Amino acid sequence: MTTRPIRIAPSILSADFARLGEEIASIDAAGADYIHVDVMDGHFVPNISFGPLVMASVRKRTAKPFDVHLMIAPVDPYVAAFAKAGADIITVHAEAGPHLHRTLQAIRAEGKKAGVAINPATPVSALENVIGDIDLLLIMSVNPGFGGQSFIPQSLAKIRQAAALIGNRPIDLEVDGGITSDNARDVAAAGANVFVAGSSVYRGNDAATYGPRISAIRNAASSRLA
Ligand SMILES: O=C(CO)[C@H](O)[C@H](O)COP(=O)(O)O
Ligand SMILES: [Fe+2]
Repeated sequence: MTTRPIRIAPSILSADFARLGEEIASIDAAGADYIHVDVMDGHFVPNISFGPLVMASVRKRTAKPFDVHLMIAPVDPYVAAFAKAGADIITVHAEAGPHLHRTLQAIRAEGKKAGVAINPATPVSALENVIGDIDLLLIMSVNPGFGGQSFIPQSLAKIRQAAALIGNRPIDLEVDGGITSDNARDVAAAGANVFVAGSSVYRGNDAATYGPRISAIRNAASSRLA
């Protein structure tokens, strides 16, 4: 079982984009630990969100770390742009290119934390040779591209495998897709410590609900120790 601190990372993919800066300030005030920023290119995934210009513009609305999930291929040409736009953690997909080790080095050369994500069909063993080169390992618990999908139950076994691969290394184990206060305890018990939550925080886009929802996920995840 992990002793890494529980962190809640609301995904702004489900924010009201017409009020994006305000929506980010609201989750900051509501207790978010990270701001999860989903970048989609309409090529690696079948949806398009936004790029570094939008990210740089809203960066000034919070001092919380920007946890940037790049669902783009190729990714190497854009690492510097997202670093400059204010990313703190840059996570790339293992499936997005043939030179993952080079990409991770490029992220660290920008002075940023390097993360790797794997899709539901990709085995954890694909990361055995880069585990010493990352700061965050992201298990996708839905197929990337859209918010509001259901958590894939098989992800729990992958989280346990990822936790074993990480061992005592200071690497965040993040889970993204379909996280709710109903499944956060099981996800935490499997070994995850960073919980991405888009629709379960932003649903309805009423800022008054964000604090209680973030707390509910945090309390459920923390109850793994109970
Ligand atoms: O990377 C993502 C989708 O590709 C999102 O971060 C994820 O889907 C969050 O949304 P939800 O919590 O609604 O599943
Ligand atoms: Fe994401």
